[in-house]
Amino acid sequence: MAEASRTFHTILLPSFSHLHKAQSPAGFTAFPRKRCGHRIVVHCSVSTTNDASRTKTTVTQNMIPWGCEIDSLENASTLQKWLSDSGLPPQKMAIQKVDVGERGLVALKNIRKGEKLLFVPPSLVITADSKWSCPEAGEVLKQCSVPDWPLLATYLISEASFEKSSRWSNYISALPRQPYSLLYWTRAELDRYLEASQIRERAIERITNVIGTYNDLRLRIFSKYPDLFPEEVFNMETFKWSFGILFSRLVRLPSMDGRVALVPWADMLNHSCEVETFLDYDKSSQGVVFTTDRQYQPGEQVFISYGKKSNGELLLSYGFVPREGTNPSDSVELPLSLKKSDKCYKEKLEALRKYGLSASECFPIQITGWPLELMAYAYLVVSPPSMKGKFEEMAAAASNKMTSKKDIKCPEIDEQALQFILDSCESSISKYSRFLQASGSMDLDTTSPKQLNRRVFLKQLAVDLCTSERRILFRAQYILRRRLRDIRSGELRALRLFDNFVNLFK
Ligand SMILES: C[S@@+](CC[C@H](N)C(=O)[O-])C[C@H]1O[C@@H](n2cnc3c(N)ncnc32)[C@H](O)[C@@H]1O
Repeated sequence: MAEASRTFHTILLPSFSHLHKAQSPAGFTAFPRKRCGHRIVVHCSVSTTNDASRTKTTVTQNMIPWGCEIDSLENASTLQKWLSDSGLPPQKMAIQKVDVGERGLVALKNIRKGEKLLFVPPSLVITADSKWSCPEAGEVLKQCSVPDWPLLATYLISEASFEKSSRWSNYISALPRQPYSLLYWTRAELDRYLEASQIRERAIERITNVIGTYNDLRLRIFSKYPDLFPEEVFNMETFKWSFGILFSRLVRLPSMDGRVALVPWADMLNHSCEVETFLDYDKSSQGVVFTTDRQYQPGEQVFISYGKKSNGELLLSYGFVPREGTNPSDSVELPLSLKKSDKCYKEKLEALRKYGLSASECFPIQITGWPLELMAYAYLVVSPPSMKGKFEEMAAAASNKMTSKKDIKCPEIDEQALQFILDSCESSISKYSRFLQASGSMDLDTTSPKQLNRRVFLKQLAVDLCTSERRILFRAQYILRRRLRDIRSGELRALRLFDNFVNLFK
């Protein structure tokens, strides 16, 4: 099964992006729900704080009236019964409270390595083609060619608002009322806890995209059909919830032509970095399955993989950070920039732009090393005017747009390039160290225990992320220093040899 079976899109709605200037956000106050016909209505008032440079959104209260607390088994048995009544075959697992991931699927019987599990039939899978409780609403979205992600987000809210009259009501009741995800961090929390990590930028970009997507839908569609999409139901608050659910539960099914889907039951499985098994549609059994890559004994939690993701990506979409050193796919984004003082700044930027890159780029570093693209970018940054003829080749190699991926070699500027990467690494390391040192005394300045709990929880996630990212940078720093030492001692040796040679002839 394809590695990237779990998906997230940074750009949610590219075609609507011209409308992304956020209108109103900041400071939601949600009121208790009211009934409106056969639908639940969520009242939200939205206020705006605009400073000169940006629009801030602060969700002050979360009052989503459906779903349940993520750490409770409230609706789990009803979900299980409904699933088996609706065609889910008998299972070797059950939903239970677990140590990793709050709720999860736990083995009831011995499970062999290589065994297929789940068999969720297509009738129990939510896709962009699922039937709407309000078919007119679905028709409108299809006529407007709304892409799968925003369509599914709207579908989920629509079905949730129909409560018991939706066929998915038992599923929705067991979904978390507030999914763990960086979507639920305020801008102040992102700035405070994730200042050192590039994940902060990704989170801000994602939140902006979700707000933009909602605003596009509101302007283009919801405001034109207020009876089908009343604002009391389809608002920023409910969209944040539905996108939070999609980011943390949507899967891409390679054998269903890569369709994205919510798969009830399968989405109760938690992630482990130590397994390599993914969900997919199995044509022979006609259900969504996964094949175990280890055995499980009764009482053990069963895991799948959400894909080869870094700790930062796991925090961004799923709201957790694996234990330090347990994620072989972990990586940290290292920011690199052209130097403004460079005599060839313009030419270098032109070359980069030609290959879709800019004056500042981030490259992933893993514990095992860094990509060829990063080295090519560093070569370009440090190359002198005499190497102008190679700028394009370097930019192409940095962008990975070369027809064949080749390791570009410029031994004459190796030392400068490695030193440049080392400087960038060390500047990142000091940011992480500053945060980690300060985190000890952070967050004790609140009198409300609820707020204190949230702060301590977010801070712990940030500390775990920053510790794992800094660990990778420390390793890169060690390798870079060693390579530089080798280059320099090699050069010294060559110099000494040369001096001896010259002295011989004196
Ligand atoms: C697809 S759901 C899995 C079921 C989920 N535990 C539940 O109770 O609904 C993904 C969510 O599970 C939790 N999760 C999954 N794997 C985890 C892990 N290894 N550690 C901590 N939380 C995890 C996170 O909250 C994540 O957003």
